[in-house]
Amino acid sequence: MFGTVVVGIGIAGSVRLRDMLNPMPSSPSEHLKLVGFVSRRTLGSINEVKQIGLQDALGNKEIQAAIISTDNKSHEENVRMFLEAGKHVLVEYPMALSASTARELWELAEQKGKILHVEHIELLTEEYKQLKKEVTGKELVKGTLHFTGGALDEERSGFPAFSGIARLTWLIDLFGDLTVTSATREEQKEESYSRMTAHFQTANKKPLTWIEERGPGMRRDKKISFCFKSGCLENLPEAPRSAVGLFMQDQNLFAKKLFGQVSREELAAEKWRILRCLDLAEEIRQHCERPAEIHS
Ligand SMILES: NC(=O)C1=CN([C@@H]2O[C@H](COP(=O)(O)OP(=O)(O)OC[C@H]3O[C@@H](n4cnc5c(N)ncnc54)[C@H](OP(=O)(O)O)[C@@H]3O)[C@@H](O)[C@H]2O)C=CC1
Ligand SMILES: C=CC1=C(C)/C(=C/c2[nH]c(/C=C3N=C(/C=C4\NC(=O)C(C)=C4C=C)C(C)=C\3CCC(=O)O)c(CCC(=O)O)c2C)NC1=O
Repeated sequence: MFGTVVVGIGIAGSVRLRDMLNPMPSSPSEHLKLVGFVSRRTLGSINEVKQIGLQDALGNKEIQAAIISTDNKSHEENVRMFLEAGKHVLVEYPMALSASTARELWELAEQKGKILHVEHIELLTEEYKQLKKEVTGKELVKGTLHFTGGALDEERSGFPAFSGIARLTWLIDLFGDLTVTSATREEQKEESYSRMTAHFQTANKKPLTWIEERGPGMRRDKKISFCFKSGCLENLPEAPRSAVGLFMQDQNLFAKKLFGQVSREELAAEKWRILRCLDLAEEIRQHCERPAEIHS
């Protein structure tokens, strides 16, 4: 049994609590035991699960693993504290708000001999699995992924290339390693509107564009236009939702890692993908923060 604590009770943290209380029968998650939750607010008990102080959770020998579901800005501090305390960690994406911090935390986990697992539910949706099947084996000519969503507080969520890491993860997982060719960002602070555009090249020098656009009342949506030698894909495939929730699937993966049931190769490939995406996010930020080039 791995005693587990959930840290940060927002949308994701609440789902984590629910899933921890109802593990999938005969899955490795059955061997996780919810000991309590940590919140910066005073919430008391939720469904008979008790709130624990942060220091008590860090010092509690009964707790071997922490699920960090706080706002992005607080990931770094929480991941570090729980790893330092000798606990395994599951953190919601993005694992950190800079590439150097992510590397540092990964090294800390290795030094401590603990699992550091980063949730990436965007890879677990049925529509994504279908999309991957449709893209596999096709030769890309050019492509665009355009995400829209409600306004975000950048102070808590970080730069859009980080808060939107799920989109970048899709592109890397679908098309392999990318290089950033340019990136710009338009912001209307008073209107809480932000639009970031990043241009990439694939290993075969094919262009890919990622647009991350957010503003008040904008619908959460993703539009794709992927053109291949064999034709264009203009819509995300439709797929029925899986019977197993996305966070539950992720929790099963974490539990498998705790039991040493995930191969070294898989672990290494995941680590590469996660750190590579954060490196690219960092590069995108640098491009966006560069003063506009003046063309004569
Ligand atoms: N929502 C989703 O579908 C997904 C979320 N994620 C990731 O999960 C993490 C958390 O996201 P999400 O749960 O959506 O964010 P929320 O904004 O719902 O929650 C973030 C944190 O804010 C605090 N909080 C929540 N509600 C309130 C409130 N009413 N008043 C004051 N503070 C509050 C909680 O911390 P505390 O309890 O300490 O106060 C909570 O952990 C992020 O890193 C995100 O990227 C990843 C994939 C999917
Ligand atoms: C309804 C309001 C709603 C909110 C506030 C919301 C928040 C939210 N959804 C996210 C991702 C995600 N959220 C979902 C799915 C869901 N997440 C949900 O809260 C629900 C109800 C679903 C529905 C199935 C998925 C699959 C991702 C991964 C990224 C993606 O593919 O969009 C993230 C992580 C950052 C990001 O990738 O943008 C946040 C903060 N999602 C929402 O749908």
